[in-house]
Amino acid sequence: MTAHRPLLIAPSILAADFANFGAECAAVEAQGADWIHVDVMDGHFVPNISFGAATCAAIRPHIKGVMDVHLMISPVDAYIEDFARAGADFITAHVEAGPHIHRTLQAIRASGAKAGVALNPGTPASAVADLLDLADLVCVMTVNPGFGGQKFIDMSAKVKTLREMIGDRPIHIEIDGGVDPVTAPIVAAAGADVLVAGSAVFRGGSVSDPAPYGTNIRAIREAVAGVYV
Ligand SMILES: O=C(CO)[C@H](O)[C@H](O)COP(=O)(O)O
Repeated sequence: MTAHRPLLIAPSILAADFANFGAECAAVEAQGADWIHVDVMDGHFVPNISFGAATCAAIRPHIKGVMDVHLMISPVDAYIEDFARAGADFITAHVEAGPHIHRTLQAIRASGAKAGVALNPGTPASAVADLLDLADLVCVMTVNPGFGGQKFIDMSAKVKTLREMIGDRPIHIEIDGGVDPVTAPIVAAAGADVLVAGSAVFRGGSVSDPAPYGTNIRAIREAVAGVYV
């Protein structure tokens, strides 16, 4: 990993107050978040339902920076335009979500968003080998998707393989699931540069007392400082 690529922390609002998303996004950005990660779940591809494009559009004005939308839905293609119109900067689809991920990534880029491709823990790095020219981000799931607050599954070998496959291409490697100050160094050392963290960022704070968000984000940054170079 090269020093010109900063380590980015992307709090997942799955762990925020659902009745207060706009204020939560603004609060966590003010406390040092780099991106806001938005988890869309359909109760079909994953066994949980979160929210959809209308919610993304509603929170967009409260986010100054990057809105990173993770689609845990199947099928995907019919909904890409909705999320692009909602203001997503990145739209990530799962390689497992359908037979035509190549077409999906093309459609995401055509919508004006940057394209991400996500891999479940059971899916090898080789699944994206023929997709890298169409991807701006590879999301490595370190939990089985569907719920926040799950135990981290070590995918550092997959991250190292992906980093070698990616080489000098400007493609982010994002880690999603169970990231905290203990697990973050494992994946940062392997070559990840975007860390999604829900529970580990939002715990202990609230919109009326957001300082813990900053403390939690700094704790992750400090934990990786010695290994991310
Ligand atoms: O995509 C997700 C679940 O499918 C969440 O983004 C992820 O689990 C982050 O939450 P936590 O940091 O609490 O594990």
